[in-house]
Amino acid sequence: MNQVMLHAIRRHLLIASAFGIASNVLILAPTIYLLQVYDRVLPSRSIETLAMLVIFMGIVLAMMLIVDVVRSRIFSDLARQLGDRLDRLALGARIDAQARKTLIPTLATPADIVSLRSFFSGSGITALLDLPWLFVYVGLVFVFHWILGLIATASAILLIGLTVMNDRLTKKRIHTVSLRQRETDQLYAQISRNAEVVTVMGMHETWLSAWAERKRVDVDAQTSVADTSMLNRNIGKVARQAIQVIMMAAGAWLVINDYATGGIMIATTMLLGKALAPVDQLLGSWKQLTEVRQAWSRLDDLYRQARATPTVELPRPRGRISVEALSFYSPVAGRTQSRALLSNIAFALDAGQLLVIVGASASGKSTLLRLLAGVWKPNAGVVRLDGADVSQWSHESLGRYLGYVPQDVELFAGSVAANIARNPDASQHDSAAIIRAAQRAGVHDLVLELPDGYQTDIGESGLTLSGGQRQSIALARALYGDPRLVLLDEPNSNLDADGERRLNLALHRLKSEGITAVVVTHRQGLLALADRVLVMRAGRIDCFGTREQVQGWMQARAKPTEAKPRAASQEVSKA
Ligand SMILES: Nc1ncnc2c1ncn2[C@@H]1O[C@H](COP(=O)(O)OP(=O)(O)OP(=O)(O)O)[C@@H](O)[C@H]1O
Repeated sequence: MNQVMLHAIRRHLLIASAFGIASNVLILAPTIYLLQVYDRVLPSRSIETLAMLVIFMGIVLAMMLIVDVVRSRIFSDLARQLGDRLDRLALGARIDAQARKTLIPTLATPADIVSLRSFFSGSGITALLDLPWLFVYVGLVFVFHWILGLIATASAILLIGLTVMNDRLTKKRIHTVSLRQRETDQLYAQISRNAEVVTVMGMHETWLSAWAERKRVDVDAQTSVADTSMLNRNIGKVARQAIQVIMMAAGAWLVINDYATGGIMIATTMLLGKALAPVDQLLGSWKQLTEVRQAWSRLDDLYRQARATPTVELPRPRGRISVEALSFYSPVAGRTQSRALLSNIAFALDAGQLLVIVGASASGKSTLLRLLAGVWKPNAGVVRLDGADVSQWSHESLGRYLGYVPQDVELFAGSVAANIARNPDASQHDSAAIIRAAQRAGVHDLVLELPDGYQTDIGESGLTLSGGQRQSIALARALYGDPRLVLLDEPNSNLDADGERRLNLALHRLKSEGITAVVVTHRQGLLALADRVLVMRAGRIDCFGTREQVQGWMQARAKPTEAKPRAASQEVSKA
């Protein structure tokens, strides 16, 4: 087991282990009781001793109940606490990975947390912690008679061997099955997401067949692993019965030859039964245990990363941007195999300036915006906000000063107000701030026209809104609070002429409020507002400067006889 999470739960484990000692000592009482009844009460016919023993057992059983209840409460408390923490970490890591658009097949999922929770709140954990007691019980059998001790040792080795063999046979396959299961779940989500296209273009049957085939292969693989586990479990069950038979026979032989009493014969058989119970139980739930071990290792990685998260609090920025020698490689493949999506990008913006980025499709405009937002980390170079590398900010604090409208706008299910306020909890909404953001974005009237105004429920991902309405609300969300830097990726792609006018006004307002803005666009209309224009070409800056400089350069390029203008980097130094 890895160390980080184990360290976090050590207090619970220590207390539970102390109760485990009590439980395992108390569980010896029925054996002692049996021994006494057989070897003392029956030969002496003493009802008094029997009564004493029954009272003793009554007290012990009551204590056993208390100890076992407390022990399982400790574990259920541990399952709750650990689960709560991991739920947050897992969603946080998923958000990070999705935002960076990187595929991490080994990332922990909610299913991992469910399996860890059910392990800690079920009987698996107690069986695991009781396992070392096997050696104590086998040692006790030796105290009664060495022959019985040897049989007990051989039995323990046999069952543990069976467990190890089961692990060897199934571990890899369980891992593969669980990875495939994740991919199948992703396919399911992908088909659901594309429901409209699938329906309209008649791809129903194609995807249903692809899905059914995948599912069939998954189920076959799962069944095969389950069959192997079940076979081993059944062998284990029969082996345990056979061990009891052999133990009893050996005990009887010892009794016949006067080497032991009848009490010893039954007590040792009972003791061995208890000693092997956890092994039997673990063998029976080995598939679950393997899944828990794999979930544990993924969750432990989350724990480790969470401890490394930076928490530096920087003062409110003014919005000055400087980008220095920025290069970025595809986040999917490793740097060595992948091409550069951005190369040697450098420019600077003063606080309150408006930069418009233009360029052909796939030239790297959105990629640059993501690097400015700090979602993707550059492979070389740095993006500075007021002189500080954006990666020095935690997303939590940077987010307070950052507004972002992505190219594909996604809204949350809930009210317009909740979306603008960036918070699903209505009790924390500041109406004045929500209206201020909507007014800043010029969408206040548009929201009032919706059926329930700011309280309109926009449905799953804002599906009840038009593309233009979604973009308008996303703009208001970006301008909520106290943004110092606003990044807009084609915020006008779905807007009509009115919408575009509103956007122009909003950008004017940002300039007058001294808020820095970077806008990616394919439309020329926004250029009129730009303090700086950046033209991207194949991941590089083709040209950067004031609107007039860039327009002059464009015109010059259109006339091949004229002298070639200054390179972008020279413009940067001027800017
Ligand atoms: N998550 C990703 N992983 C790998 N490559 C990516 C990823 N996202 C984008 N790219 C690649 O980066 C390059 C630049 O894409 P980007 O989205 O930045 O272009 P763009 O200029 O914004 O294009 P458009 O105007 O069409 O939106 C493209 O070649 C694209 O294939």
